[in-house]
Amino acid sequence: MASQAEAPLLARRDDDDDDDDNDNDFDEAPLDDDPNAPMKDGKARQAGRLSFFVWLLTLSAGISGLLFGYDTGVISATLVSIGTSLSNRELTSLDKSIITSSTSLFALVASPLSSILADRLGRKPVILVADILFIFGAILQAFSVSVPHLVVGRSIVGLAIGAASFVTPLYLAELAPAAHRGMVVTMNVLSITLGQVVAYVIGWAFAEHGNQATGWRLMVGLGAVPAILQCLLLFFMPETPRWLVKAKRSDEARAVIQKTCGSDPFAMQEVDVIFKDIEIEVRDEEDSVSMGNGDGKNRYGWLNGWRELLFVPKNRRALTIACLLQGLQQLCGFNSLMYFSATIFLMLGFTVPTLTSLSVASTNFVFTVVALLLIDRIGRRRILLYSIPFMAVGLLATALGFRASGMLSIAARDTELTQGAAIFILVNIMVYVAAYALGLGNVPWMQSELFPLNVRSLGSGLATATNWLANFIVGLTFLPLMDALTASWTFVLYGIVCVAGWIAVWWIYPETAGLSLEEATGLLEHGWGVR
Ligand SMILES: O[C@H]1[C@H](O)[C@@H](O)[C@H](O)[C@@H](O)[C@H]1O
Repeated sequence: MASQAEAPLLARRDDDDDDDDNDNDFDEAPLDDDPNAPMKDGKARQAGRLSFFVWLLTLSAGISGLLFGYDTGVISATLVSIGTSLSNRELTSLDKSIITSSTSLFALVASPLSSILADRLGRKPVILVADILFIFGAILQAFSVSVPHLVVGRSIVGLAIGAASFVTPLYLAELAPAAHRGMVVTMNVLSITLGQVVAYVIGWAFAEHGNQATGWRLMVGLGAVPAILQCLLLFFMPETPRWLVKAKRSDEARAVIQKTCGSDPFAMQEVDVIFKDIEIEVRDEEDSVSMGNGDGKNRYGWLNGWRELLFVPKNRRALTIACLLQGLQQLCGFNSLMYFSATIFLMLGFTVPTLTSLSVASTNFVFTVVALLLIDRIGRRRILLYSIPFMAVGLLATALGFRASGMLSIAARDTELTQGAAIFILVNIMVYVAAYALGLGNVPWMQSELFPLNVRSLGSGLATATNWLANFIVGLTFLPLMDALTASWTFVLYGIVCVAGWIAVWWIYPETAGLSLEEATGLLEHGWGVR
């Protein structure tokens, strides 16, 4: 069923009925200039300026991103500052691995669980639960007396990160006007990267000037402050209109849509259209659930979501794409730089490695700002197809740099590298990071726009879990790979992942920029939707 506003778009989609029709055309004209581009239809909607209300919501919700970034970034400085202040001994490599990986492991557990909560209670309560966990985890870490105690604190923060990383992009995507959705979701990624920069700066400042024994406690404890602030802001943040309609609170939903559209007279006309689109989608969902339940008294009603996600072809396609992008975001190896760049730069002979690794975090931040400005104009698919090749080139050149200089592994730390080789490697790492930040760093977080409302939460939860599983694998295997394969082959391996990922994106990821959520999910109805 389609609203009038959707009709032309759906009609055009029906022409593209063939499941295997992969008429991939990478040389498409820019979305802005192409009269037939799908964006055009959605662009007519809410194309005005972003309302002040949406800005405020984006900043308030973005605090979750800040916490995600801060808590993942702060660990690298924490590990080098703890010294003997826990359990009265130096940390072993095993301690370090467990402390680091416990966070991603628990984030992996939390994301699918919080998707169930987000459907039952709403998106906002999940943000609240995440904040409480962030506060509790920060306090536990700051007062740790032993390694296991710190691991418990890191695990609780992991639960918080898992919940926040799933719910914030979902919350923002469901509130943002279609024409600006990419930018709004990327603002959250910008907060993550800012959190990482702040963590690195604080880590470096404490390492250089702070009190070793207590400094790290302050660093991890600081994470509680933004979480407390967000708890207060939550009083003023609304629930998303999509969830409200589903919960039969239509008046509230309409009021929220009105606020997000702003006072622009053109946007005001859109309120009804948006509201009706959401209503239609919710009604369709209820119809399909009651058909699936027969008499509606199915004891295994909770299985419906899984059945819908895995057996309805368009949902299965959405899940495949979302998991592919999230897996690729991590398996391309970016976070091995985030977690271990100080180790790599030490190996390259840089005198202040923590400062050099700050350059990784800052490049990531700066190019996320660029992505923010480009994403809704260029489109998600296109920005990935343009940026991933630069990642591969950066990685392969880094590998060559290691090879040519004879620097084979971390154990070879004493090998004298020429300054030229070290700089060559640093520059290529920067190229890789910049290209990552432009595309893969943010596009996978637009995952919720691929799923229809009935499976949006579950699908996004599973895709987020894929992200954390891959993050866990990369964090755990990077150092052993450097030793087993040599530094250059490790980077070649990440380069191969990028090339394979580029092919997969070209093959199955359609453009969703500018489409309303209801339109975007319709793209996968009859195949991969790639034009
Ligand atoms: O989108 C974010 C961002 O790119 C971060 O810098 C990275 O550390 C995260 O793993 C990723 O999910």
